[in-house]
Amino acid sequence: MHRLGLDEVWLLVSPGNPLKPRRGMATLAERFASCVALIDDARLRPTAIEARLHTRYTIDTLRALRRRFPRVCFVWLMGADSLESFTRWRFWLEITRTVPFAVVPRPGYNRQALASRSALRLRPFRIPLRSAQGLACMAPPAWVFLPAPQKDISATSIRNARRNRRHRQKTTGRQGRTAQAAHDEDPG
Ligand SMILES: Nc1ncnc2c1ncn2[C@@H]1O[C@H](COP(=O)(O)OP(=O)(O)OP(=O)(O)O)[C@@H](O)[C@H]1O
Ligand SMILES: O=C(O)c1ccc[n+]([C@@H]2O[C@H](COP(=O)([O-])O)[C@@H](O)[C@H]2O)c1
Repeated sequence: MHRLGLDEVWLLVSPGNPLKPRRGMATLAERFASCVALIDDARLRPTAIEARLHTRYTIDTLRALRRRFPRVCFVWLMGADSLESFTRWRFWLEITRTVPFAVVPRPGYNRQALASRSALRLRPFRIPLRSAQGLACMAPPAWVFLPAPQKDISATSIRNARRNRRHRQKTTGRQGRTAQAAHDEDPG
């Protein structure tokens, strides 16, 4: 937020990424509540606006946001993994012509992302870090790669950890009941 000179960051809790299976995914309400619980800065705003706008694809969300907030200068924020897969997004070039965007690094993806087809195609529009403060006001296409501290976490690993914890709790619960049953049969 500071380095891009943004007033706020909206955390879009997605009704469902079009490229991802829904299996194992918490409900929108649960994911929204998790997001709210993480926030300790009023300028970070969790929003489920894609559900209200009935948009699923980013291009539709951005067009709708621009219609609804014509005076706001939006910047699309995404991780390096998204830059790498960007060419698979619906109308990805149109996205880059709709709003400027910034890419934050993610362990294991940065080199491939910067060498990806999308990065090469968009190379003429990449701005230097020293101009990042002005990105929001630039005419798209314009983008920046923002060096930042990196964290090797993913939604998939969080989902897996949660599933394993639940599995362990269930197994422990079953073992507890088995011991109780044995005690009931032979209390002595
Ligand atoms: N560890 C991370 N570092 C940088 N960016 C991230 C990181 N995790 C997620 N992002 C970015 O946050 C946005 C939302 O990602 P999402 O919530 O789908 O998490 P994910 O870990 O990519 O999901 P999954 O593991 O299911 O593929 C994307 O733009 C993604 O690039
Ligand atoms: O519009 C698309 O085609 C598209 C394809 C993949 C991802 N997105 C959006 O990118 C955001 C993060 O996606 P992901 O892959 O990290 O879950 C989320 O808002 C998705 O809806 C959008």
